[in-house]
Amino acid sequence: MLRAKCEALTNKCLQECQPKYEALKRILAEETAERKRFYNELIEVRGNIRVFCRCRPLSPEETSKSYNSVVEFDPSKDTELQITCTDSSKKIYKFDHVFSPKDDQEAVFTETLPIVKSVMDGFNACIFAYGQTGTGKTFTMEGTPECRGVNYRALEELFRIMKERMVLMQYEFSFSMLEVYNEKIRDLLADNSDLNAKKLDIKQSAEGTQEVPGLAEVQVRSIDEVWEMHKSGGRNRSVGSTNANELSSRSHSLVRLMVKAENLVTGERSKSFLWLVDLAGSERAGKIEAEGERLKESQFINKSLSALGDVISALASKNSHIPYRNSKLTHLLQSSLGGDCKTLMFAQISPSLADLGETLCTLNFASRVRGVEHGPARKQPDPADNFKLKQMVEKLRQEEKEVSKLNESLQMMHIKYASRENIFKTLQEKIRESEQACKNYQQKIKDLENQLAEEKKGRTHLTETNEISRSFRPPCALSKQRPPLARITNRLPPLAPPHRTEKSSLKNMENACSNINDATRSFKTKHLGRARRISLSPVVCNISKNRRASIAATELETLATLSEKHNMNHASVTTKLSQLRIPRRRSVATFTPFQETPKSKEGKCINSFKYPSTSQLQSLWKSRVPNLPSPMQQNHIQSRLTNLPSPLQRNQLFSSGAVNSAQHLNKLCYSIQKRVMLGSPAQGRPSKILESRFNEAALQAKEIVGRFGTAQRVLIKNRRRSIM
Ligand SMILES: Nc1ncnc2c1ncn2[C@@H]1O[C@H](COP(=O)(O)OP(=O)(O)OP(=O)(O)O)[C@@H](O)[C@H]1O
Repeated sequence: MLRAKCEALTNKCLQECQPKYEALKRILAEETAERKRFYNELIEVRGNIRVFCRCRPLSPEETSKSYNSVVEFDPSKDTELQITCTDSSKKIYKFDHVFSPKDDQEAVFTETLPIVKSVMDGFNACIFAYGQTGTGKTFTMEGTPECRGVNYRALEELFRIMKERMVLMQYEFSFSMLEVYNEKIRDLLADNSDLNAKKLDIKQSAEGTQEVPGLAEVQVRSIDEVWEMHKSGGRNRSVGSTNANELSSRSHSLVRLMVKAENLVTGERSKSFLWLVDLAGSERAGKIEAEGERLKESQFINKSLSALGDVISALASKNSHIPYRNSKLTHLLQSSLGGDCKTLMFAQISPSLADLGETLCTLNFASRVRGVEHGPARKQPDPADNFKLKQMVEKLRQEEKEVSKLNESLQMMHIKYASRENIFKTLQEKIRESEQACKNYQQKIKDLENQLAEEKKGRTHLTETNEISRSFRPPCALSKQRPPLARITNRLPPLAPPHRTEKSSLKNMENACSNINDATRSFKTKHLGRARRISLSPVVCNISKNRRASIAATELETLATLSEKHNMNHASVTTKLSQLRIPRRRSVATFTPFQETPKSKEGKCINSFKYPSTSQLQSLWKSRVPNLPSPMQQNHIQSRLTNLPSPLQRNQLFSSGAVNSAQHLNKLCYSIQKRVMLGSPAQGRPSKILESRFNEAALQAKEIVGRFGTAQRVLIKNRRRSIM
């Protein structure tokens, strides 16, 4: 019962705590990530060479000899140590971290972990231990089965991270192990590796890294697998017994782990290396009493360590030339010491007073290394991706070229556009000037028109004083009643609708009208194809029956003019009239009614105009046909015409009625004009007497009309042609 209650309570607690646990886990992950980010930033700020100092404890032998420790540590300051020299002076050394003899392997690795992790993020990393022989370099890097060193822990951590990130990332590890013994590179993983194994050399790869062609690279999938290989390689390492160390490392041991990573989400790939280097111990040959082979080994070891010191000095001094190739060790670590990887150095020291000199040497060297600055570490993309990147770069360059070309063409377009805009503005300016000039001309025309109107008014006043001119109205004056020559048409108008007739007495006239229409059609058929300048008349239209009477009267007016000129009396005129057939009534087609058409008192046209009797016609003739001007009058007219400045003013003169003879002349012209419009009559030619008289009058008119311009002359010519 109690147990059941306990289980229920436990389950309840678990259920309650589970969400909190998950939340805390999430927070922890976030905090860890944040810490990692800050730590990496810190490393980059400090520079990517970090120096840790580790002091081993006094060995049992040293304790037995009562050697005192010359190294002092301040627990509150994990970056400083103090050395008590033989003269009791103290020297303080500062490093990124200082590990006292009390610090165990785990504490050391905890500080090393971020650099190890950075390998999984695509950075190259190099961790190496430097120090006098027997100071614990191998202990720090490899450790013992009970106290694993950095190598094991680092490899273990990498596999752990691989498992942790396997959802997002795919990793591939390749393990290599080599040593530099007496300036020779030996593959510790190679079969039958011995001193007579094939010679390996260092080559620079296309990516600028140092490669050892022929070096065994074994793909590993677990920490056990890789550690077995590590142990196997360690067994092949050259070790020997010295006075300082029973199992002294006589070579520089280098473990390399290649990490290939691929982001499964983004596809981003990287290839990075982790170097774990256990250097051979620096030693003084005299102290270790080396002889023979050990002495030779010591010389090579010291030479390579001296080369390492030179490289560090050059890097610290920022020399242009760094002597990496002075030894195999520095050549192999070239990219780790001065390149773009993260480097961590363990400066191993002994606390014993007996090793004070070497300790000071190591600390001084470590301090120089710490002062080395090189650029920030860079992620190492997979070389396979480099090709793609190069292609992308090439493509980008091509696109940049195209963009620059497009920019150039765009600039050209801008320039063209600007020039055309200037042209457009210039044209607009010209248009504005033209418009202004046009306005000025229009204003001038208006002024001239006003001036002409004033002149016309003055002349009208003169006309009113002239009784003769008042009694005569020219039938076809070249005035405003008639349009300018430009409006004269050589086209006949469309046929007018048939006139409405009401009175039977006009039936003959209707017949004549229909005949006129027929004649008009025939005329159009015959002559419309040819453009002829034949009329000075106003806009032509169908003639009314009243107009026909007017036309007949006009013919008779001509006769009356002749009769008056030749002193014919009314009786003889009547006789002549009886002989005279109204010519071309059939042909009379389309004339605008005369202004002189008889009008009613109200000013309306007398549409119901009856065909006038002879007496009415005679009175009409008298009223409308003036006497021809005397020779003196003609001379006067000619002199006035000659003095007039322009044809327009001449026309104004005629149209104003100021010149009676000109009115008469216009009348005559109009008669001629009618003839021209009607064409050559096939019948109804006047008698020979009338014809000759008419010719005479026409010739007289020609003399005066000739001054009026080409159109009038053409009319005269046509008239002559029609009469002949
Ligand atoms: N921090 C430590 N704690 C306990 N024992 C240590 C520590 N450092 C070194 N030792 C011991 O000191 C001895 C010498 O260590 P180690 O062989 O690692 O020195 P070394 O620097 O590698 O010498 P060599 O250069 O000759 O190889 C070992 O027996 C090791 O167990």
